[in-house]
Amino acid sequence: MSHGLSPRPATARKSSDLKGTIRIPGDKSISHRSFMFGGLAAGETRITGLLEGEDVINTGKAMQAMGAKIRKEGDTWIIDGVGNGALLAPEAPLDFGNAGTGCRLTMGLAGVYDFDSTFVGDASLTKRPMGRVLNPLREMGVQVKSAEGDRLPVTLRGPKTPNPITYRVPMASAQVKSAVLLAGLNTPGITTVIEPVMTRDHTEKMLQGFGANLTVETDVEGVRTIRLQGRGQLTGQVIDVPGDPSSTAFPLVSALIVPGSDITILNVLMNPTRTGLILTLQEMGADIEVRNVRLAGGEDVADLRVRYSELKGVTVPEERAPSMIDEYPVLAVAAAFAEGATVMNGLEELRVKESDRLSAVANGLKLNGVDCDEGEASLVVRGRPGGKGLGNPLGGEVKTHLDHRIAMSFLIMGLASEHPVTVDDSTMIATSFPEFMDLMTGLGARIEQAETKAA
Ligand SMILES: O=C(O)C1=C[C@@H](OP(=O)(O)O)[C@@H](O)[C@H](O)C1
Ligand SMILES: C=C(OP(=O)(O)O)C(=O)O
Repeated sequence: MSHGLSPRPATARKSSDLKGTIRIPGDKSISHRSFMFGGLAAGETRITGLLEGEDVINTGKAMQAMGAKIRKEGDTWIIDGVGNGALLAPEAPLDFGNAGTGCRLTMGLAGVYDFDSTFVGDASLTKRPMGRVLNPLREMGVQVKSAEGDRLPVTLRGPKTPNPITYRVPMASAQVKSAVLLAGLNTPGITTVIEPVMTRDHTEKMLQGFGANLTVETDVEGVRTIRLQGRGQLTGQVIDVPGDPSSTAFPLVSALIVPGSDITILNVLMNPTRTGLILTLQEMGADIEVRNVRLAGGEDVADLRVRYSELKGVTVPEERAPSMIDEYPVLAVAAAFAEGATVMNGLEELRVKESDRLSAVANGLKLNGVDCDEGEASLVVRGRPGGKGLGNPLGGEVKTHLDHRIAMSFLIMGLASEHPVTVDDSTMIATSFPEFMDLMTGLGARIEQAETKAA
């Protein structure tokens, strides 16, 4: 299992109105990048609001293994970075656990150095495709040793002088875009990434903040051309990480589906490359009030007041997928309580996340009485307002396949279903949202973790 723990099932039961105000922990994407860029930049980086999930902590350990000094004083993480181009060869394999982001971005960052770096992870990460990052690195002159199908474990060795490339990202992936840009940091000349469909832009914004010479041009069709001048200087920064919109999705959907609920979620990142779920839920009739919009550390941040709502099925525009890619599992849960059908297309990337999320969601919904159709890259969910007949009276367990978002989504489902919903494991929730159980039960959610199953 992940993190060497035995599985720990959990059950969610029909709950009465959820009430209260919560503050969501830091954004995972920004937290990974804060450790990476802080570890790389010359001088001191100070980070508050960092997500202390297992995924991010593994990124911090990898940066330490390559020379960064990282410590925590009170609530502030303080990093003494090595300086761009000055990472040290790691002495042991870098273990990224469950984290695609940590692993793929660090492959770009370290892979172009003229030393060996080896990348390993848990059973979920070991199944995920790495070719999408290894192929552009090969073009830059990196030697790659990988398991069959370009899976982990992977060992990389960069050339004496990496080759700057122009790379058109073939799928909508911020991880691939970022890996190429991070490789460009230690490559002479200009590395260019062409992004036909915009994905989360944290790498671009944060690298500019650290002093990189990076420009973005967007043409009339929305195609973005990102140019990075390699081997420039990066300087330590002060970062306050805003709350994670992907974690926000769980209490948000729970308040929408549990009758009588009224909750407030503070300090949520509202970067438009991340807000597709909020927009979609509003189109479904969700009562989400966006309050106190402000700018913090160059990002839009707001508080959300969310009240129980009678939802209606919609067709989600396919081009919105990148701005809500991690939120489809919990959107499917919201759809299970909506009147009519919700149609989701353009979901091919869901098949290569921590699990095959498309089939994990469809199987979990069916196990709990939801009428749905899984297509090659689509999902149609026909909802049952009020949740009558939903859940599994026999205690059948949703298979989570080491996927935190599957576990959390189905626990949210159980809060408004007639019968309980049980997931076969909840330990991996700690990879992205260690506070999930406490925050949810604090709002009044009836979720219980069972004893750990014998290994
Ligand atoms: O760059 C990032 O921080 C992320 C990019 C997305 O992955 P892909 O690039 O594979 O779409 C997302 O699913 C992941 O949770 C975080
Ligand atoms: C896909 C995710 O993360 P990663 O790719 O970093 O494992 C996620 O958190 O939903």
